[in-house]
Amino acid sequence: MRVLVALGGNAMTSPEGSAAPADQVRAITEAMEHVAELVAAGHDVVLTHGNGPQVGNLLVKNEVAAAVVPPVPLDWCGAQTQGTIGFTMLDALEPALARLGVARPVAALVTRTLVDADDPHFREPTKPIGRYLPADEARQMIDHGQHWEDRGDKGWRRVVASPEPREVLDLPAIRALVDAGQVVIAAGGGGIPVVREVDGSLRGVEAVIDKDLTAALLAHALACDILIIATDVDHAMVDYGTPDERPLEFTSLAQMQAYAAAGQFTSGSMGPKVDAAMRFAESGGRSIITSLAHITDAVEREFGTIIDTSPEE
Ligand SMILES: Nc1ncnc2c1ncn2[C@@H]1O[C@H](COP(=O)(O)OP(=O)(O)O)[C@@H](O)[C@H]1O
Ligand SMILES: NC(=O)OP(=O)(O)O
Repeated sequence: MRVLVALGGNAMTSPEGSAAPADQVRAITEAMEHVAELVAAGHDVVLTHGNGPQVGNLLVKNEVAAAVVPPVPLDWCGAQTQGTIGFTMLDALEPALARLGVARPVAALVTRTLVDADDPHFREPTKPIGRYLPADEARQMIDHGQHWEDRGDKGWRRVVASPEPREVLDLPAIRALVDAGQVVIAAGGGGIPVVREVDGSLRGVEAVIDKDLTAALLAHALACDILIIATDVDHAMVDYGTPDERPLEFTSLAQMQAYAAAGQFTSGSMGPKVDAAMRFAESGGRSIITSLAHITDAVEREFGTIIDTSPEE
């Protein structure tokens, strides 16, 4: 089967959320063991990944060093995260495949995603990036013109524009590599956001696209059988965080839409994952939300929160 796996931040930072290089390498190395198992089971795998912590940290470095070296825009920071995360994944996935006796080349592609220049999300930042700060420090940043949002127990987090992904522009290259049997890492951080000018040229724009939404678009464009949204919980849950919480297993698209409409899935965490999963299911595929450790079980043994259009719909 052709499977697109979208790796969340939990697959790339320490359990405490540290994005220190050693913590990222450790988390990615473990994640790639699970991805290698899926490839070894005989599936064609396309990987995409988030970049929220990393792109936020790069932005801060730019701002702090602005008096010394010229700062670069947010889309450049996004491109840089595709480079470093892609390179770290390559270094970890190749030996993991070799240990399982799988001879499959791996490629990481710099990927651009088209967005609309007049997307209303440019006016209303919603995408949390970078580190968490206590409320008083976040308020100082707000006084400097930044947008920050209360994210609950962990503190406040900076938010930036997050337009809707419209088209993965490097799709032909991704498709050619997948068709040739390569494991492809693409559209990291949702892809580098670009808009098309009236003369047809492309221009990067300062935003961070939601990687789960791009994953749904890419999975459809590549005619994937399954989209797996890999995170740190085995299932999406209803009544999450209450004594009545319960895991969702096989769930019809209509039922999932009803749960989402009832506000069961928190924005900024499970909300966009369910949204992306429903979009891919709407386009005719099967979506599975589960933990990284269970991605092979998800495909081979139908584990996780599985959403597709059931025959009666
Ligand atoms: N309804 C829900 N069911 C399961 N987990 C939920 C739900 N609502 C919020 N969560 C939280 O969402 C988290 C996963 O989202 P997030 O941390 O953004 O993932 P990632 O970094 O892997 O993309 C889980 O660890 C859980 O705490
Ligand atoms: N770009 C993006 O969605 O990153 P995270 O998954 O890390 O938030």
